[in-house]
Amino acid sequence: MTSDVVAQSASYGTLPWETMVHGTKDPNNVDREGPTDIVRAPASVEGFRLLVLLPSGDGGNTMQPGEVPLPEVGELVLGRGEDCAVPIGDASVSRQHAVLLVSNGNFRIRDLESRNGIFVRGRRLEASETVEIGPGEAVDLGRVTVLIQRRSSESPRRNVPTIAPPPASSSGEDAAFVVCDPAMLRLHDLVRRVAVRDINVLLLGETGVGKEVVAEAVHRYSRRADGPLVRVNCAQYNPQLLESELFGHEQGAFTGATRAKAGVFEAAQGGTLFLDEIGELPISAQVKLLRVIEERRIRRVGGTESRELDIRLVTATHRDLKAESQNGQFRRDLYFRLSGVTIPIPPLRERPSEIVPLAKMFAARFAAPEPAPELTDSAQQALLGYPWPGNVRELRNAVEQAVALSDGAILPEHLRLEQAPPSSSPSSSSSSWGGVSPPSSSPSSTPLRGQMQSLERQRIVDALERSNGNQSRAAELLGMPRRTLVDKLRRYNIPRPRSGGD
Ligand SMILES: Nc1ncnc2c1ncn2[C@@H]1O[C@H](COP(=O)(O)OP(=O)(O)OP(=O)(O)O)[C@@H](O)[C@H]1O
Repeated sequence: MTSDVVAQSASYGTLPWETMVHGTKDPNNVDREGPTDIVRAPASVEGFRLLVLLPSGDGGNTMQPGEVPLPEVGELVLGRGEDCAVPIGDASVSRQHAVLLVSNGNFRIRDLESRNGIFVRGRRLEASETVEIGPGEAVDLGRVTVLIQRRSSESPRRNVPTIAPPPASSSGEDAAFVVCDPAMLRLHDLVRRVAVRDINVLLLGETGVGKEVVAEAVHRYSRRADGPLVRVNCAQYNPQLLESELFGHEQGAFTGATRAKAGVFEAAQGGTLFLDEIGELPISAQVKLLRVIEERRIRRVGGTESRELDIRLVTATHRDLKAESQNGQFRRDLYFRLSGVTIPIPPLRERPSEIVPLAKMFAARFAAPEPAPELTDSAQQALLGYPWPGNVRELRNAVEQAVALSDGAILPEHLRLEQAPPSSSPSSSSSSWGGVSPPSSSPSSTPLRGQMQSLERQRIVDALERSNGNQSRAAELLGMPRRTLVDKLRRYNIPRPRSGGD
């Protein structure tokens, strides 16, 4: 059952791994369970190691085989030359590119007048310049990324970014994606395990949290990775067009159907179909979808012939589909079919350790081919103090704008966070509880205070959605007394739920 699987995923937290790198080929250190290799750091060995991530053909990274354990004290030359302590097999790396200076857990890297340079925190080092680097910090040598990682099972896993290759992208975005929050690392481990089975996957999360990124990961790690990944946003069509888009139609099926057309189910044959915003599916389409899933056959609108289907279905929504299936807004039998495994993706504000690594990655992406502007400490503080109602997408947009406005260094004002509407999350605007804006008298003497209030309001709205309007349950989820919740509903002008109440 769905809930069992979710609970099971939570227990993965005890796995003795430090980090994972997708799509890697390390013959010494490979979990061979699925078609995509996952490299696990040995859990019991103390010390640090160096990961070398080579650019792969698909625009992502592949880990160079062979682990490089780091000495307690020493100097290691990194370069293309075979005589280097860390030989790196990539043409963008100079024969002697850099030297890594290791001293009891402190690390510095020096440029050896390399042709393509060393980039640390988005800045290209001067020739022969030396800078300090920390474990988990990505350092670029030409097109290659190197990372220092702790090898102890006792080590903290936070702040250890994982750079993964982009899933075979339908969105056309070509950068690696960042995963370093422990919950997200567990989530990706679950994704990998689930992906090798043909089970339907339901992704839950606010807008912009990365549901599509995860859907693409499911596809990429599955045996269907060579097949198509087809994505449809169910919210973008009117009911008739949606059915035709999903199931296809025969010529003359309705006015305007001048020729037969295959639907996305057929287009996804042999691959994965990602139905985004599944909560928006009209009831009539829900009935048809249920039949398709049960029969594993498809019949076009207006057609008589049925075709066999071989697809994996991934669906996503920002709504509480379980609650909606309980109160009749969404078909319960369809909900159970879709939620073979349910994967909730936490909002960005609940994984703050990813904010700065994501921002740096976006800065590098949007600045390319120029070096990324430095993300100043004050800009990092501003990023960390903002609630990100639009999640990773909003962060990406803010950094893209900041890169355009900045001149070598991103400052808080380049991010323009105070101008972003703090409660603009579509999940709140489409919510039954959050439709009313905070009262204009809502105190907001400083941007930070306003942001905190907006974050609190958003959390209350989310909790009410999750608890289907049950205020006691929502208060429990929020960890506050029910009376306090009722006070806050009044203060933030959130309508008190009538149905599902307690
Ligand atoms: N971990 C990540 N690393 C890098 N980029 C990410 C990550 N997560 C999300 N993104 C980027 O953030 C943006 C939003 O992600 P995505 O479209 O997957 O969100 P979503 O939850 O599907 O949004 P919506 O609900 O609006 O469809 C995309 O540009 C995506 O590439």
